[in-house]
Amino acid sequence: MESLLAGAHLHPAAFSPASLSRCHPPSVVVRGVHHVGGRAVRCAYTKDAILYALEHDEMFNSEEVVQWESGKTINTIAAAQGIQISRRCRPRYPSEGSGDDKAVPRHILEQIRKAKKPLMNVMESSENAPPVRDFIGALTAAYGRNGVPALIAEIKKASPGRGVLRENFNPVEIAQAYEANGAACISIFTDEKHFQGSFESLEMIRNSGVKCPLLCKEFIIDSWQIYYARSKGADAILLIAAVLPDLDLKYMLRVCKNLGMAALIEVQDERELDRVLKIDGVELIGINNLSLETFVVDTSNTRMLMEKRGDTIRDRGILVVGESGLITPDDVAYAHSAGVSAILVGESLIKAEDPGRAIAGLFGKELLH
Ligand SMILES: O=P(O)(O)OC[C@@H](O)[C@@H](O)c1c[nH]c2ccccc12
Repeated sequence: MESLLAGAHLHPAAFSPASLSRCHPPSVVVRGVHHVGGRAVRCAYTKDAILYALEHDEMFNSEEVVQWESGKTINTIAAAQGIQISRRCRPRYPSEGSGDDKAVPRHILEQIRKAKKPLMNVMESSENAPPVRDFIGALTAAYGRNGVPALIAEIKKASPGRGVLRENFNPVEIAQAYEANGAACISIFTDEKHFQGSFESLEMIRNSGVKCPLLCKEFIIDSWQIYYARSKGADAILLIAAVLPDLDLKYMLRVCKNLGMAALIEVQDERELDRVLKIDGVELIGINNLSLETFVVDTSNTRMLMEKRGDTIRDRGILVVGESGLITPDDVAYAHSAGVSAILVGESLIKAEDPGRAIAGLFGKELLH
């Protein structure tokens, strides 16, 4: 008997915005029997996914529906994909219940809390934002101009592992200095709690006349954050495979494409890289030399993963960004020889007396821009 879910297609007739608007917050799964094209289909989707499908009449892969339809929780699905970092803090002891006051974060990324604005409001704001710029195109052009990996120069005041990196911190001045010294793109931490970043910095840099495309460095766990980043002028966002299960990566990648934004999908190990390589439409992968578990940096991580999957990556035309721990021209040459076309560098630049001039020190030469 053909599965009820085969080729499940969420059709606008299946859901009405009115019924959804009375629904739970976006993160709650809407479960039940829905009538699609006259057939009863049992499925479970997040409200966001349904809203997106309503707008775009998207076909949902029936395998993904089975994943949800099996009634597994998002954390169960995540654990099956090797994801250790929970999207929500888990209770210290099950007996204590799962109220937020009882939850005990086991990792800084589990402490990411987002103030919620209604999704519809944020979606509308994103439509009125400054036009999106070509993040991947800027990286490719810079690589062609200089013959070395394009630079994504990062703006962060502090980090969990290192504390405050720069006391005299003016994000707009730093961004202008990065751009004047050859950065192809700029990464801006917007997470406040652990990196002392802000969306105000992102917005000020975007409105300052800086032309480099901007990466919003936020820990994305919900698609409304993507719309919110766009509404503040971001041209690209970071999706961390260590936090997001495959279904979320696919969905959020689709949201980015719909907004014209680039998605830098970040991996740390072979298992995450293999998961990401199974996803259609991936154009940009970041290999992080920094372990999000131990905060230890190992620059050979990029080389090791490129040796294992470089052929597949090149066949797919995916652009790879080497991330973290890059300080000297030798580090840049090592990353370049591993096969990356871009690098993401923060600490060694932001700590310098003149972050802009530090770029020539990093590459051992002036960059054309
Ligand atoms: O400051 P560094 O070592 O040059 O690293 C920059 C960037 O790669 C790093 O900030 C980063 C990339 N992805 C992350 C995820 C979480 C925390 C930090 C990061």
